[in-house]
Amino acid sequence: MRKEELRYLQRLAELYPTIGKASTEIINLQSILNLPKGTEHFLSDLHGEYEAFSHVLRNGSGAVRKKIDDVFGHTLSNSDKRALATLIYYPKDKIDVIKNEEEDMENWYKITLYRLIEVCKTTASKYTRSKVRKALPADYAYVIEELITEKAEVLDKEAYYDAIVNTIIQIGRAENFIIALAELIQRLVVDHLHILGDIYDRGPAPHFIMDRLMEYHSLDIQWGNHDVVWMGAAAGQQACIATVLRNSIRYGNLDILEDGYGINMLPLATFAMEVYGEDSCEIFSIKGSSDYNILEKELGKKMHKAIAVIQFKLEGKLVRKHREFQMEDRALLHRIDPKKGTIVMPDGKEYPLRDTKFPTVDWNHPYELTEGEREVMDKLSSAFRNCEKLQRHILFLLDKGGLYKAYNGNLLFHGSIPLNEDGTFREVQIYGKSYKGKELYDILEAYVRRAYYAVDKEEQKKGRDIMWYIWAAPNSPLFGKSKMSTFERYFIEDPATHEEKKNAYYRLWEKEEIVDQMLLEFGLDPEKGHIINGHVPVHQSEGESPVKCNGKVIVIDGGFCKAYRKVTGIAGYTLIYNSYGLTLCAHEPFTSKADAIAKETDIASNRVAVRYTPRRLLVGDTDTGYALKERIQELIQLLEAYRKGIIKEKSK
Ligand SMILES: O=P(O)(O)OC[C@H]1O[C@](O)(COP(=O)(O)O)[C@@H](O)[C@@H]1O
Ligand SMILES: [Mn+2]
Repeated sequence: MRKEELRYLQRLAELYPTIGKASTEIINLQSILNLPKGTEHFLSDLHGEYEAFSHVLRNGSGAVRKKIDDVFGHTLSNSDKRALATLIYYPKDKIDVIKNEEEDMENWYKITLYRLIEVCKTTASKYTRSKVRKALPADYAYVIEELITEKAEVLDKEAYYDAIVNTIIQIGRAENFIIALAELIQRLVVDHLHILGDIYDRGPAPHFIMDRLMEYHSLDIQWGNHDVVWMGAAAGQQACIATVLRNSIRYGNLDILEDGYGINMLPLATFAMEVYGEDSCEIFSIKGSSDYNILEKELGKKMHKAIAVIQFKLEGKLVRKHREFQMEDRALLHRIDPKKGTIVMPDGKEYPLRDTKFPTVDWNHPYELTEGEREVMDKLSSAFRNCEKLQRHILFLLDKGGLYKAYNGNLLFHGSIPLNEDGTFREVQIYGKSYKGKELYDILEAYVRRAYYAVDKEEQKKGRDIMWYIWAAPNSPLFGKSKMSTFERYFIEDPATHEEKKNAYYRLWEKEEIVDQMLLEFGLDPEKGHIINGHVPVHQSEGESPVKCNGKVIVIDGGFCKAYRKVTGIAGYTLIYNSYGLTLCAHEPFTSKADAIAKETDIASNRVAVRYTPRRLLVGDTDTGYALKERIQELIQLLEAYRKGIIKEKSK
């Protein structure tokens, strides 16, 4: 035996000091390998839609309802099943409704507790006792374990359960207990959650999504371009801050910053009034502002224009500071002819501008901020960097997230892998060195982390600037389009200038040899693996399918984002990967939580694609399973070492 091996076994022997302990562990691990694989749940492009997100999380994309069907089959009516499902999703709110309607609450508690216990038993049966135990709410851990474990020795099981249930009701704990059981079912139905990015922007409550994710039992996050621009803002990168603000103002979502994160908008509002007071700022209207009063609308437009101009200045400066970003075409202000009111675009074509008033632009130095603009940005930078709640959310993204994830044989990322037209990986220059494929992903992620953790100030700055690059660069795997035509969409009428051409990935994803090569690049088996991504809304209403390459690539951006529903025609795709295989669900729009509770409406979900595995998948087939098998091998070696007398047992 090699020295290192012996040293390793000696360390293992500290954990399993006897033949008995090592053997028990082998048996335990072996039995876990034979349990069914836990359910993975994939969501993407949530875009601040907290209510819809929260509902899909509660119903496990239909997994809760499926369990109810499995347990009760034809023995419960459809309406009873619906009522039970609603109770599991929203236990507290639903009980409040029932209390007003039901005459015999005691009877309702009894029936409901039995039903919930049955659903709980089935959901828990696929996990080890110890895993279930960890999921149990502390107050009721012991009783729930009693109720959901089959008792072979108890002769009159019914009487035994009856006694427990009656006591729960008599001591006035039924309501609490129902809530605990419902939450336990929600938790057990999904073992692990994947969020494929774009939690932030457009919708009203990304901060609530973040709070909810922070309490979720097991998850990973693949950052989306919209998340990275918020991360950049939180690190104080000013072009990112301006972008985050512009997006929030454009969608009438300043409350997220003001109330959600406590970031003061007064400096920007005052500045906008001072500079654009007389300007109608027509092209800077606010989406969804129908419930704004006239003053709010006017102020909103002025703030929108003020921050947009600041953004274009900061971006122009940034791309000139980093020529290697190769984004000179995003520096546009110097191309404006203020006298003619036109702009000559990088392709040489001249266009009239839809707004020609630029009171803060010095045409000799068009990218310099005025003193007023600088003051606003300095205050905002400090507000973003010192916002404790935002920093907490971003640290959580850093902790649970990354740019990609290889998980149980599948490759998960938000956007794309930059490819050349011939399908080879595109070489991309990052701060003077060339990277492609997985290495490109790795170096970009390393720079993001440096923005937060590097001690070297230069590296920190590079990290901050790279976040803006990840947000908007054509060669960024998270953006992956020829340009972000924000300026053009505000200022130029001609829609041809608005076009953002998607990179070759989005055409070549139908080609099996290219998809295989991408999976291999990330160390995955092309025979078994899938690529799962979000970012580009699937135009289902135009007949586009979320499933590419015969099911090897699955795109799950389907329109949680309300603003994009016109093109998607649905309200989001989600994916479930359980022991039977992969199921892709398309969801109908979610009206509201109030409706879901009062009318017991669920999000109607259609299974649009299913890929069954030839046999039921076990923990042994997963990444955890491989790790457990390795552990078992090591423990077997330890046993041998004990038996050969190479390592001494320690009985105490
Ligand atoms: O429609 P909006 O919110 O103004 O945003 C349009 C911009 O958003 C983007 O689509 C990026 O956002 P997504 O990552 O959600 O696609 C850009 O390509 C485009 O310029
Ligand atoms: Mn995106």
